[in-house]
Amino acid sequence: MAAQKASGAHDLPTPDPESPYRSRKPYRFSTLCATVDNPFAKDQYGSSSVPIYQTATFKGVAGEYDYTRSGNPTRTHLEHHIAKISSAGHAFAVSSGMAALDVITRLLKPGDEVIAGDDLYGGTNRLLTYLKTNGGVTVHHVDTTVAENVLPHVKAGKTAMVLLESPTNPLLKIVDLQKIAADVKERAPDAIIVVDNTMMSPYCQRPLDYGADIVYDSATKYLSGHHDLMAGVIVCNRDDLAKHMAFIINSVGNALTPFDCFLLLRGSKTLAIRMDRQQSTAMRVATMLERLGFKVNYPGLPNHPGREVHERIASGYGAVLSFTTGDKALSERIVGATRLWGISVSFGAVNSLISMPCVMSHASIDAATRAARGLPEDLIRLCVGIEDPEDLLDDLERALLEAGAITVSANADEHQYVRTTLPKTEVSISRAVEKLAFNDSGLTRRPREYREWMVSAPGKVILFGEHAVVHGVTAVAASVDLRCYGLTTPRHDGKLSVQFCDIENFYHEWDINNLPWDAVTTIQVGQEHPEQLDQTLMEAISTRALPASIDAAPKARGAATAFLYLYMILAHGGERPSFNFSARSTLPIGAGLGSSASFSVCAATTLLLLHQRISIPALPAPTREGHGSDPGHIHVSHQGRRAIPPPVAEEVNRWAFVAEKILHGNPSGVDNSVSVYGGALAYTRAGFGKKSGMEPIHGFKSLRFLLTDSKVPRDTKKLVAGVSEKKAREPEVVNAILDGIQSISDEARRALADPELSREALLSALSALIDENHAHLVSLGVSHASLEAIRAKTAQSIYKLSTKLTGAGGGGCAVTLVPDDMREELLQQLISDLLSDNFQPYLTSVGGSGLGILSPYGQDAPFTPPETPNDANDEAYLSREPLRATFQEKSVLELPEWAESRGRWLYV
Ligand SMILES: Nc1ncnc2c1ncn2[C@@H]1O[C@H](COP(=O)(O)OP(=O)(O)OP(=O)(O)O)[C@@H](O)[C@H]1O
Ligand SMILES: C[C@@](O)(CCO)CC(=O)[O-]
Repeated sequence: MAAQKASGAHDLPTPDPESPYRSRKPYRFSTLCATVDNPFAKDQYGSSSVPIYQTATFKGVAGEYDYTRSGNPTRTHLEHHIAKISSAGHAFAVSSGMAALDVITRLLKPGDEVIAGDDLYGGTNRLLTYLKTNGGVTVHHVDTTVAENVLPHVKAGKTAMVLLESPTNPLLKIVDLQKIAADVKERAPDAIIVVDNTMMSPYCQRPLDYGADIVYDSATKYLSGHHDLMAGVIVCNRDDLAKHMAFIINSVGNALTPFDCFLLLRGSKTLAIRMDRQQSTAMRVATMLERLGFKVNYPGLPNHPGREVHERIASGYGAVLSFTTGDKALSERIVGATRLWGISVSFGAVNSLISMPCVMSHASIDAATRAARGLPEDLIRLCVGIEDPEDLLDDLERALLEAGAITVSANADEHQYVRTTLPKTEVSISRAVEKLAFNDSGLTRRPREYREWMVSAPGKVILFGEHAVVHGVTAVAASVDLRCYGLTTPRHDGKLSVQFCDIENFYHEWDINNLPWDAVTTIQVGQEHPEQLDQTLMEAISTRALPASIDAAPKARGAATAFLYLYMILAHGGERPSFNFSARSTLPIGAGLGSSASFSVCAATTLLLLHQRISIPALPAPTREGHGSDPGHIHVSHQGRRAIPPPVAEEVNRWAFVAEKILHGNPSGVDNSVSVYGGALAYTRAGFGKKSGMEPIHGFKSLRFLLTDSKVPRDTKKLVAGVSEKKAREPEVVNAILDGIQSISDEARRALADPELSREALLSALSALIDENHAHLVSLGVSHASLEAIRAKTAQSIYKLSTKLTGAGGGGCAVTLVPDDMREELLQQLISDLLSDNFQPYLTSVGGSGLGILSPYGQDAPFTPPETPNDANDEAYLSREPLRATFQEKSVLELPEWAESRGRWLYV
């Protein structure tokens, strides 16, 4: 590898003056970018675009190139070009930004000391930690945004390298590269000043001009601009360093491949024009967010604390900015609600990106270190692309509105958005959530309320995408009007009990103090449960809390484990409420209609209420006095809809998902989400590199479905695990099926959202998609003879209906789309046909309400009779019939109506 010495690179390719009278100025940056000619390596055919020399070796012994690891003409062209646009003597192209840093840090020896910023890119941090542990290098992390902080660590003969980055990522703090370089050189002239210039690119900042010895860029970002390659570039002027680095690159073998060199060269031609657009839009985005009242970090804003220094060392502000919202969950909602801004790590591409650094690019830094370095958990980073600025602003504004971060100003003459009032911006996240959970009463706990809490949540039918949704495919699902009900009744004897009416009326009680509390690591209010279950607690519940007899009742075992796990991990502040939890369902249990999710939602809701982690809003107080027939205050009831606020629904959904993990192993979260939110959803789980989240689907409610329970028992956990094993064994086969199912879900959503599609065309499209989806599920191995029998029956020529399995399959339920014009007698005939084959059909409507909580306000007496004597023998306590007694007595058919008549239900 020859260090690319671009002699006279600063002037290239400015030609010599034509005459002493008509001298030509040096070309400006965008001209340099667009012209890639290298006068020292003319193409033999005069090709306008540099060819890709896709070869590993070169013939002969006397040529300039022999082996591509050491040198390749496409790379030579690229390196010449990078040197030219960076006004550098030498440039190298390697396989990634981290590879560039690896080459640079290989200049260090054991015993050397490095001074580095404390707000560096997570990957840089990881490499430095590795060097500390394995390379005998001492690293001092200092806040380089205050130049004076660096000096105390500079030791002549010891400090070998100073690693700087400005602006920092993602907080956009400014580091005075010029001053630090000068100060360090004065004390330790041999120290190498290295600058990561990725956030700026050579267009906006040229640290070699300000005393840096080596500058590197992750060229994956602005230099290439299209997120279609990984590359790193290193530039320097010192021949000794260049020689050393050329040696390292050749030895290590991490030089950039010819094809990627070609792509990078191509991308870099448009660097200036892209940056111009990106920066100007970034300024507009930053200004809009600041105007809305968010704390925005962008060096282009007039009040940015480092603006003056930045303007001295740079000629642009870049296109990355960040802002905080005061609430991590709110930030997550905003990120999830954008459409045009892609959720992704990295930056610098032509398309705009949004991310939460603490959970994405900087997740490799542990939470404590992030907190110590002042990296807010609610920080959102925006990387602005070249889309139309109006579209980007609209999309962001819409997402802020949808997430509840802004609202329409009540006072404005015209519509104007203002920031929703939040706890003080700098308030810690747990405090913000705690305030929310305690109904704005600060940190004061409410006195214990001896109320009965009744909740209910629906089951679901998955129309498209079951199983595939576990692996990142979008599922289309809706709530059904069959529900699970949960009821808590207070006890006064220090015991906790559960009664599962549908599982052979299983009942068990525990002495709360005898539960294995030593095995619990409480999740504090405001914190989220980690991705994995706490195996210590699971083990302790299994071996020390569950009765041995439960082994004979696996369904009860699962439900009791989930309930106890949540009860214990949610207990906080020394409070361990004593009560009975009863569950009853109108859903078939374990048949694929989401019985476990609706049970999980009921259990999570009651436990969050009893542990005082959520509360339901109090009845609105009148805003003015009533007179005569004027109530004074208008209350729009919406039949209870939207009475449970979104943060409460989100918190329930998170914990219901934890219970689902206990019952299901690896759930996607679709079942519990439908159960909480109701309606119909397109659901995509997070973690598969594409946009995750849920979108409501309209046009679903009017469809009619027949659900048929095959009555063949099966185990969702095993079926889900079986598909994962198949995927590991035959990835190509399964991935092709997953792609097929994704197209089906996409197609169904498009059809449902198309107002111009005739009803007939919609139903026939959905029928065809049902058959197609079922065929994929058969290939995944999750169908069953009983399901095929139901399909065959419904497909008979007199019915001609399309049916697929729904849920996990292996037995359980099938779903049949019932056309609008199907005659009632024919439908009844089908139902009795199915019944005579010993199947259980349910004709149900879909898309109804999600989680419901029976409002405790208006419960005439708050006290209900406990199982065990209460010291308070008050009248109210004795006179009232507990809900629990009737709850257990009602038949499944009577239960919904009876529950509904108990009082005002509040729904999500
Ligand atoms: N009403 C209930 N009372 C107690 N536990 C229940 C109740 N409903 C469901 N469960 C728990 O959920 C388990 C059933 O979960 P499973 O995933 O097998 O079925 P499902 O949720 O109906 O199907 P799918 O997940 O495919 O929709 C039961 O074994 C039990 O542990
Ligand atoms: C089989 C599955 O896709 C649906 C179960 O109702 C599992 C899941 O998504 O959790």
